Amino acid sequence: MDVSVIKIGGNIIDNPAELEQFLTDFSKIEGYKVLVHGGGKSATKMAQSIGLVPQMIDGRRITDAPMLDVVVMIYAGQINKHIVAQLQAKDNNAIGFSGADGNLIQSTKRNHPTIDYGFVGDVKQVNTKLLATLLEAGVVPVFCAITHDKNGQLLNTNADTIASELSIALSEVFDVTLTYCFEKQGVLQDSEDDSSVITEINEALYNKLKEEKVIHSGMIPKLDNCFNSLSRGVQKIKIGHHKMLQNSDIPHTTITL
Ligand SMILES: Nc1ncnc2c1ncn2[C@@H]1O[C@H](COP(=O)(O)OP(=O)(O)O)[C@@H](O)[C@H]1O
Ligand SMILES: CC(=O)N[C@@H](CCC(=O)OP(=O)(O)O)C(=O)O
Repeated sequence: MDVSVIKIGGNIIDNPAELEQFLTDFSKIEGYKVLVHGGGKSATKMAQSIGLVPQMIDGRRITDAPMLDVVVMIYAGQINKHIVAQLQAKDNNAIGFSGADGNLIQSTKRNHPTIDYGFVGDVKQVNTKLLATLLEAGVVPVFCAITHDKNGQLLNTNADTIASELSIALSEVFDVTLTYCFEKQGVLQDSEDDSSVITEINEALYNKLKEEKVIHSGMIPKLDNCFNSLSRGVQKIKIGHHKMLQNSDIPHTTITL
């Protein structure tokens, strides 16, 4: 059985028209599917509006106690519930989850020798059995970027990594295609030129393009997650604009080992 795991990031979520378009395309995907959403942009805006100073290191948000409250409210509350309601309006039986719900994603607080990331979690374990049962029951699970440590602590976890870890876990049971959707057409030779899509990237090309600074910022952790997922069993990974979900002729990037 095939499963589609789709991740959307903050730039789509922050644009109501784009989000609506994405959800229309997503709702038409047939078969088992899982949606993972970020929302970093909205969390940053909300944090700033109440006087917090957002800080990111290596694509991870430094998350002290007040920031954890903000991300739980924004990711597990505002964004997750709006997406679930919009999918219900499109006749997809969506249920929203954090990793604490049903113990679906357990993580451990990041322990870095020099940087205190605060309440940031690295995924330890996915409750694959419950997730498979939900899919088999016709549920469309919608995950936000919040996990827990099974000792009562919620933890903020990068949404690309959640998509990757869920895909790795599901690939033990299903054939998984993981798709990272964002505002561009794919990994680009020139990040400002949507017609410069690189249609296939393997690890050697990735390292070369990273060195040449063609690939930078948020694309680096995204591709690191992709290679990790492929080497741990995920069958297929694509990066591109959500239009490709309904039209496979739209150029996009396929990741290979
Ligand atoms: N070669 C590249 N092609 C496309 N995007 C790139 C490239 N290099 C860096 N990027 C950046 O990566 C970003 C996507 O990663 P990220 O910020 O994690 O977005 P999201 O969370 O929305 O998926 C793009 O907005 C773009 O600015
Ligand atoms: C620990 C950590 O960095 N968590 C991320 C989770 C949200 C996310 O990944 O959102 P995008 O996909 O929109 O970037 C954050 O708070 O920004």
